[in-house]
Amino acid sequence: MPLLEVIDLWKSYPTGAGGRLQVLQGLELTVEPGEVVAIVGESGTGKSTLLHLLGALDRPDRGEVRYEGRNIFELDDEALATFRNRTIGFVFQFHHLLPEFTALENVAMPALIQGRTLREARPRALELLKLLGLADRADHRPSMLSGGEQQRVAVARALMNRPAVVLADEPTGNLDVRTAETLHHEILRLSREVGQTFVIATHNLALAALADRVLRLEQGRLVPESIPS
Ligand SMILES: Nc1ncnc2c1ncn2[C@@H]1O[C@H](COP(=O)(O)OP(=O)(O)OP(=O)(O)O)[C@@H](O)[C@H]1O
Repeated sequence: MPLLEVIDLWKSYPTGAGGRLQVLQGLELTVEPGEVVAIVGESGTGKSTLLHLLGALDRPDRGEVRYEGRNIFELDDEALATFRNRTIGFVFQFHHLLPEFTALENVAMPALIQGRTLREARPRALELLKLLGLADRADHRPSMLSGGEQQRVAVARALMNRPAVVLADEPTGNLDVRTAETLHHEILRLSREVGQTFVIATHNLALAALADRVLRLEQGRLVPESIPS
């Protein structure tokens, strides 16, 4: 069974003029466990909209998003919040780290939200910081970290609860080329080492080229794309 299956997904937004902007139009997608799927497409085609729906941060006009066969939009709000915290890891362009907490506490946050103590969460959070080359930054607050380090903390945080899938929206968009490249390879290494599934929306063709599969969002649907390497 695929890990993730999107069936006939439609999403529109109201426009100022009283009409509706049709963004996703019968979109279909299947993602197998351990796959890294990159989604490219021009600005405004709906990549963020799609990731929000895949992460149950928003609801579609119609259609299904199934994780291991279960349509998440059939869950009530409480079950959906639990599902989101357990099953999905999010990485956004601007990492949204909490400034008053250390790197370690930020990484541990998804476990703390689930009711675990920092003491319980600490070993896993440290292991993830180590995996991302940040073991010696555990006690630093975000303001004491570089942009690339902050983004790596955000990746570590996304992995904290061993999510079934990490949804990354332009994860290296705010980084310089070299830092971005390092992070691209780290994401790929993680996917290989721990079999982590990623769905990554990006304009960065170097990142997309590393994915197992590249899809282009065009006129509300996904079409296969080949990126010259
Ligand atoms: N909450 C909203 N209300 C109204 N329109 C919206 C809303 N969110 C997004 N849109 C519109 O929907 C379209 C798709 O937006 P989206 O952010 O998903 O595109 P994107 O492909 O991620 O773009 P980018 O590559 O620039 O980040 C855009 O035209 C945007 O203006």
